[in-house]
Amino acid sequence: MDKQNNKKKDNKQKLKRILSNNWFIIKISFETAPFFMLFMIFIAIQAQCLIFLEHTYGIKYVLEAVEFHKPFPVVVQFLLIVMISWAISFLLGTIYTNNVHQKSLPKIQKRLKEIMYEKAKELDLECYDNPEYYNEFVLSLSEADKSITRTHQIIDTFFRALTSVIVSGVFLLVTDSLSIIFVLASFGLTIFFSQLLNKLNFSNRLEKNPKERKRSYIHRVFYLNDYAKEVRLNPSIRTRLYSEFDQVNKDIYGIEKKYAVKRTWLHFVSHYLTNDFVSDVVYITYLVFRAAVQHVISYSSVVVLWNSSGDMKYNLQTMATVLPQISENSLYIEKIRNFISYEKKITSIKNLPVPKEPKTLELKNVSFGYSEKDGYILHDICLTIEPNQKIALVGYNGAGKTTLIKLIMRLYDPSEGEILYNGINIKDYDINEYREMIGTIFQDFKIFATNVGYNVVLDYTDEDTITRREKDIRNALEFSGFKEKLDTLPQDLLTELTTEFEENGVDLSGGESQKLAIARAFYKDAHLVILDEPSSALDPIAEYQLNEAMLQTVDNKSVIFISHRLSTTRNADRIIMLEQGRIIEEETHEELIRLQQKYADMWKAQAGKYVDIA
Ligand SMILES: Nc1ncnc2c1ncn2[C@@H]1O[C@H](COP(=O)(O)OP(=O)(O)OP(=O)(O)O)[C@@H](O)[C@H]1O
Repeated sequence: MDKQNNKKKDNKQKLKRILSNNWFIIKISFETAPFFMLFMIFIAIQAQCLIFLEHTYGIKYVLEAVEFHKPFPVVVQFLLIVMISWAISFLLGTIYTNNVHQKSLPKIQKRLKEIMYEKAKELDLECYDNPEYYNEFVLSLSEADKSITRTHQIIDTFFRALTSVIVSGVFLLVTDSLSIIFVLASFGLTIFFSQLLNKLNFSNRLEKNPKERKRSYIHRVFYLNDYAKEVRLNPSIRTRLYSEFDQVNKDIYGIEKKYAVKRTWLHFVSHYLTNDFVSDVVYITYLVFRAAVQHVISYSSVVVLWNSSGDMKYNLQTMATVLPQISENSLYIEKIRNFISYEKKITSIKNLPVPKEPKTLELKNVSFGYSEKDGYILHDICLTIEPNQKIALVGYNGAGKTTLIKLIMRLYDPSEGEILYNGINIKDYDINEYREMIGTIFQDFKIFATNVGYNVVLDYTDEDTITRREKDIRNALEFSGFKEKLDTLPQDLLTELTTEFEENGVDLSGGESQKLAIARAFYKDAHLVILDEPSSALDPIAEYQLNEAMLQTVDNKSVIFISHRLSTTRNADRIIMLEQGRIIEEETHEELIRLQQKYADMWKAQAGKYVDIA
């Protein structure tokens, strides 16, 4: 009993959520474009009223005029009214489709996207790292426009069907009230038997599923390139597959046979007996009886009642399909709402201002894990970076280098320990100001579809920035080694990059893009520059030049750089070697080589490639 009550409660909550999700889009639409929404509903209602006027009432009027010899001018007058009404309706429909709809829909789409972009801007990085959340985020963004269109279609369909059911229902009630029982009975029985049929089809699909998966596997083995060699070289595989193919087809045939009779009967009952048979045979017999035997309705009424009952039944069925549409739409809107309701976890506690000069950054016993289930990635890290120091982070793949950088940037907070800047926990600083004082280039930086200058400045708010800061931009590009490429570009700093919007845009190579991205860090007035594998796409000469530029020209900034190429890191003030999330060595290059431990081994393994250049 309790279980049943809980199920009912669950269903009620589900229905509430389904309706509230759809209402969410309806509300945004009404708030953004109220006239459009009202117009849409008005168009739906008036169109159905006119269809009734022409197809049902109009036919009845004309047939009765002939049957009962009404004066011809009166009939013409009626037809004129119908024609004028249609002309007005058509004009309104055209205005709606070509004007109001075209202008208002983008406004509603823009409003929803604004809400979503606003949220996306503040999402914790954790959300991007979590594939499940990220997939949902991408899906909800890509579904935003479609959800709006779907909701509007549902409103349109619902109001059209509802109007038609009401006008046809009233007409049936007024003309021959018993008729409505035929319609409702036929509709109810059709729905009932269709549901039984759907259930049967569903169990059939479930039963067939494993067999069909097997059949599709055998199919793939015979046509996919991946299996071609094995299949040719091992005839026994072929024989085995043939026999399995034979068996699986027999199984599928057996399942289909089991369901065939029941399915045929249910299909016959739901599609013919409760539907066409009731309206075409039983109902028409009833109508003829009322007209010919009882003489209570005219022959014209027989025609229009039959017509009208068909309309009503069709529209009742349409209304029944709206509910599944609403619940499907709700699934997508749910994702949008989940995304919008995300509460960010990384916030400022005291909003303190960040010091104007570079200060000491200190990691005190920092441990961190992305999730409880995976455990810690970093263990008890203690590290001090003095102002203007150049630190290199090295270690094999997966050692935790990038993770450490993410903690320093406060993209995540440590699970244990603390990070201090100028002796104050970084959680106490204004988060935007804190991140602003760090210039970071990650491995997966992006080049934006705009000109070279803006790609360095990364600030589109001021049109004159490029002219005003030209010298700084050029210096940054020179330090990062981009100058040579810049000299070849047709419009210098104003050259548009990528061909996304500009046919004549320039696509840079991987290394050139990297140099351009690195220039951002040189340009930014940051206290701390973090370069996560800044030279991975550079050739050895460019890498060497970048290394020199970094160590010699940025003497008023602290620098942390991660690199797998030890030639880039050898001149750092201190090299920190990470292994499985722990600092295992920490010294200058010379000292680490002298110690002959893991760093020295790594250096030896790579040295051959770099000795000549360095
Ligand atoms: N978002 C994440 N969620 C869960 N685990 C993660 C996430 N990012 C990284 N990891 C795991 O943390 C460990 C350290 O990754 P990290 O990227 O910090 O290493 P790395 O030293 O920078 O590696 P590489 O040299 O390959 O770039 C790896 O085992 C990785 O699988």
